[in-house]
Amino acid sequence: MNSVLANAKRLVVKVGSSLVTNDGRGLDHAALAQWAEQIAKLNAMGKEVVLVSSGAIAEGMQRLNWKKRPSAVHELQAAAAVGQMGLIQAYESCFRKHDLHAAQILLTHDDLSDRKRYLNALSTLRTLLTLNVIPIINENDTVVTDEIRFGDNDTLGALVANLIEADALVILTDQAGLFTADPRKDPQATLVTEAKAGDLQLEKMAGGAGSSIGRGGMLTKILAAKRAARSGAHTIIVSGREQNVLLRLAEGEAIGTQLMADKIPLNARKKWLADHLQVRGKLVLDQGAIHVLREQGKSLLPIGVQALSGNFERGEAVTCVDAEGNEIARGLVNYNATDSKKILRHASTEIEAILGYVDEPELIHRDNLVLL
Ligand SMILES: Nc1ncnc2c1ncn2[C@@H]1O[C@H](COP(=O)(O)OP(=O)(O)O)[C@@H](O)[C@H]1O
Ligand SMILES: N[C@@H](CCC(=O)OP(=O)(O)O)C(=O)O
Repeated sequence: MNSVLANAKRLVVKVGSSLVTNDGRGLDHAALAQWAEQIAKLNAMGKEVVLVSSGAIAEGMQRLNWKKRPSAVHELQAAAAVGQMGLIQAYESCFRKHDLHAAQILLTHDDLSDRKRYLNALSTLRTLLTLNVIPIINENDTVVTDEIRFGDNDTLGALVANLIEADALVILTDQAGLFTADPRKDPQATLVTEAKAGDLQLEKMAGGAGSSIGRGGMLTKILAAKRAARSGAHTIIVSGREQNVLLRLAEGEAIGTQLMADKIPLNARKKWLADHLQVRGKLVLDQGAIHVLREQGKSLLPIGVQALSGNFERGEAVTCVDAEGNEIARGLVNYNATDSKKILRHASTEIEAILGYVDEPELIHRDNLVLL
């Protein structure tokens, strides 16, 4: 068995609170430095890495000298606000040593379920990766309320893997991987080296968090693997304390637990687009646009759109038809109906002069477009 990381081009690495904060004793700067060094090397190998890091609350508690995790949401939020500063400063200085910029992204569930914000998050992440910046994501703990909390960063890691269509999600934790039972409670438990993501047997093996620092425990990691697999990402659950763990995985060494996505649906999001979207408007494409969409897999530019109807917002789904009304494609549009109308038949370079701003040069990016 080889590690799937060997062939992964885009990956999400998630590190849990207990690892980041040395089991709540304070930020483990040496560990952060090691992960940053490895991520910098992966970056140099041409891999795109997004880091999802927990630890804000645990670090905030440490800084505020709170011994016990509070249960009041406003206190947790205050701790997170204090701790996130330390967390991001620490990462920033680690990546600086490797001449890499880091970027802080704080997300709530709403950001990924609302289509407009989803597109914004995706565009920003895509841009950061193009700029060779390492995005560091955490939940926006200070504004979330109970109902909209991801709750644990395993779920957040999986949602980010879905968002950017990552090839792999690596969950670094304080155990060697998934065991047949919680190793803290059952010394006979053995390591599961490989399984299918979504296998129900795994959910029975997984227990809750082993410490008061982490939130999710193993169950949220197993569920995260199931979720990540929906967009074709494989998941590896492995100890973040293992020497050079990310580099060894990237060299193909099988370490920890590898949970395989069934098959790689080349374009899971496109399938989702095709199946689930309520169409809010219609774009009539010219022959040239239809040709490049079909033959060259290109994005739809405003210049190729002859007319439009409907009242859609940025991020909503529209159908693309030919002059006879035959449906060619569906996709998520980058400009609302009023602005789209103003820029259709125009070159993308003219968008700024016409609208006074530019979101994207495309009307629909090819990643958000499905041909029918
Ligand atoms: N089957 C299992 N295999 C491994 N660990 C398990 C299992 N069931 C429960 N756990 C517990 O899950 C913990 C890891 O989850 P958690 O504390 O939330 O860490 P993190 O902060 O890395 O997300 C382990 O320390 C372990 O005690
Ligand atoms: N957003 C929270 C992380 C939530 C959490 O504890 O997650 P995890 O340790 O990954 O199970 C924080 O930064 O403290």
